Amino acid sequence: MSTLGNSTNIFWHECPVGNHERQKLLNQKGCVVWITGLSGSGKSTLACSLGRELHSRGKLSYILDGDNLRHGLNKDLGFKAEDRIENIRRVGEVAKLFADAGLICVASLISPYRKDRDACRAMLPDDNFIEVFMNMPLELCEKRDAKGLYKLARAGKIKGFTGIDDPYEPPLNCEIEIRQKDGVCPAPCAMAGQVVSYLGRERIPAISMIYTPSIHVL
Ligand SMILES: Nc1ncnc2c1ncn2[C@@H]1O[C@H](COP(=O)(O)OS(=O)(=O)O)[C@@H](OP(=O)(O)O)[C@H]1O
Ligand SMILES: Nc1ncnc2c1ncn2[C@@H]1O[C@H](COP(=O)(O)OP(=O)(O)O)[C@@H](O)[C@H]1O
Repeated sequence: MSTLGNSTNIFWHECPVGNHERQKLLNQKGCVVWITGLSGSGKSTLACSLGRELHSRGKLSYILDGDNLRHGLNKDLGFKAEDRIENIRRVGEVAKLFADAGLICVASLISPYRKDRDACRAMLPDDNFIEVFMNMPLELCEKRDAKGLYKLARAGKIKGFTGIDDPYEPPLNCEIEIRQKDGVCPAPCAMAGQVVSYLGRERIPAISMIYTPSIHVL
């Protein structure tokens, strides 16, 4: 019997088909690839490119995009600190379920606070949480301003915008960092390649592939 959280008198039910059996069925090991970074840093672009690359290699993945989830699961949440904390907590829990189901779950959210990302990491067994930091300068994100939100934030029309008047805490120990080289941002397929390469190198039973920069199925 558990008395964790607000519910009492609740019981955990074991299911007859376990995580290992699902992994065997799918021929992959579930994990969470957590992409964090400023608005406009390329999180969604990487998530989509990575999803496509994994799919082409016969690996089942699913993207949890912050913007998209705020249209449904998290539509009751705004951007004040407590709402962001709850946003990350919920997505962390959902990502954990996807990983348990055997999928490579790609979560792309600003997730500005280190403590919340670390809490999501702590929900999963060791090595199953791969944090990817989109380390792009604010100036680049602001220059891109794909949604025009930085302009509104600078004009004071959006309050509490990450990087402008709300904090972003960069990871201290992320597994993967994506940054500019010689002032140039890697192309989306190269960013995805960096992640796939890591997955292939560090999690050979999970992904069983070595990255080659092409779209062929291994
Ligand atoms: N105040 C403020 N600060 C930051 N971002 C804002 C804000 N208001 C709206 N938006 C838009 O919401 C998207 C971020 O949602 P997330 O769920 O990823 O944010 S968070 O992780 O809870 O901080 C973010 O999407 P991305 O640009 O894809 O990051 C913005 O489009
Ligand atoms: N590697 C890249 N090279 C060039 N442009 C990019 C790259 N990644 C993202 N972009 C562009 O930057 C803008 C913001 O990218 P997006 O993926 O929406 O960022 P985020 O999800 O972090 O807000 C988009 O217009 C996108 O096309």
